[in-house]
Amino acid sequence: MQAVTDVPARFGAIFPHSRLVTATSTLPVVVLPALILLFLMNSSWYQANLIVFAAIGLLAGLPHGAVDLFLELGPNGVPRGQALVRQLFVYLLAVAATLAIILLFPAFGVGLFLAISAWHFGSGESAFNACRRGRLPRVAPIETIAYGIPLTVAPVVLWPDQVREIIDPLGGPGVTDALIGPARVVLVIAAVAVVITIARKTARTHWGEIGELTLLWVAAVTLPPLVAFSVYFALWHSPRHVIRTLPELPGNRRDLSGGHLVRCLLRYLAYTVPGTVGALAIFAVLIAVNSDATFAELQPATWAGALLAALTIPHALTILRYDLWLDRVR
Ligand SMILES: CC1=C(/C=C/C(C)=C/C=C/C(C)=C/C=C/C=C(C)/C=C/C=C(C)/C=C/C2=C(C)CCCC2(C)C)C(C)(C)CCC1
Ligand SMILES: [Fe+2]
Repeated sequence: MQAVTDVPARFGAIFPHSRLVTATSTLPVVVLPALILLFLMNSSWYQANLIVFAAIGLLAGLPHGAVDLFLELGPNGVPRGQALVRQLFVYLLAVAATLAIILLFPAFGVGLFLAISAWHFGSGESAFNACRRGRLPRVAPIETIAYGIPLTVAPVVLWPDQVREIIDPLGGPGVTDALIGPARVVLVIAAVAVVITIARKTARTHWGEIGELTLLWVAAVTLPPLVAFSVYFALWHSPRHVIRTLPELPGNRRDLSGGHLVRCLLRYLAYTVPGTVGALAIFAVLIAVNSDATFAELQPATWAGALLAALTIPHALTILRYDLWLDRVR
């Protein structure tokens, strides 16, 4: 396997500077402040567009996890044959188990989902920051907490009514209220993590990163959670996550070192098809079973949220395993 500690060999045409990195670093930083301004001037427009935000977030974000099984995320290379079937089975099992936990123990299930999401988002930002500086990512818990909490745990404290509308249909009234206490504690810890992170970045003059971190928190405070999350997921987390894992797809490292970025992106896109179709098929089955009212009667939007949460767990654990491995071999 190619030396993983060799950033130029791994990322070739992407990091530290490429048009793709500039686009992914610019788009959300323009769109989020524009939405914040719009919302501060007139807050009524978003209610009518909530479903649009949710759909954009879901459709743009779904494919980024769909390649999980085809990535070379560890010492064993890309799984093939029996190994691929085994991993497919484990992935599906994790999706089913998470869905069951969320339906049977909603407060615990949603709390776990939020904690794992926070880690996944925060560690993704921390890793992307390192790559942008031409360095290999390392696991950085304090930076991870500072970036991960604003769009995951903070809304439970800052926007309880909106969170209630989305979360409580899963397990009945009381689910959100049960999470508010623990979320407050996490928010205090996150505030300390933000102060430490900003102090460290100030010392290293990483002003752009301080600006992005501030923007995430301002978005979390000023924008309704579904709006902030959808924009973040579609324009920020998912493209950055794709860029970071681009070299791990078979054939991509060779093309990247040859400067063929577009070819790599098209290959990535092709690999997303089976997983995305599979996830949409699972969604269709859930809706069909639901109309029988045999096990849980939920609105399609609630099922979509529950499925996204269920997909989050194997997706985030796959990437966590990769990050820990990368941390060990660096
Ligand atoms: C491979 C595979 C597949 C596929 C997969 C996929 C497709 C994945 C995806 C994945 C994904 C796609 C992931 C995701 C993630 C996500 C996340 C991480 C999220 C988070 C969220 C949150 C955090 C939220 C928040 C909120 C809101 C928004 C509102 C209200 C409130 C709250 C706060 C809750 C299948 C199954 C077919 C089969 C097997 C294999
Ligand atoms: Fe991700």
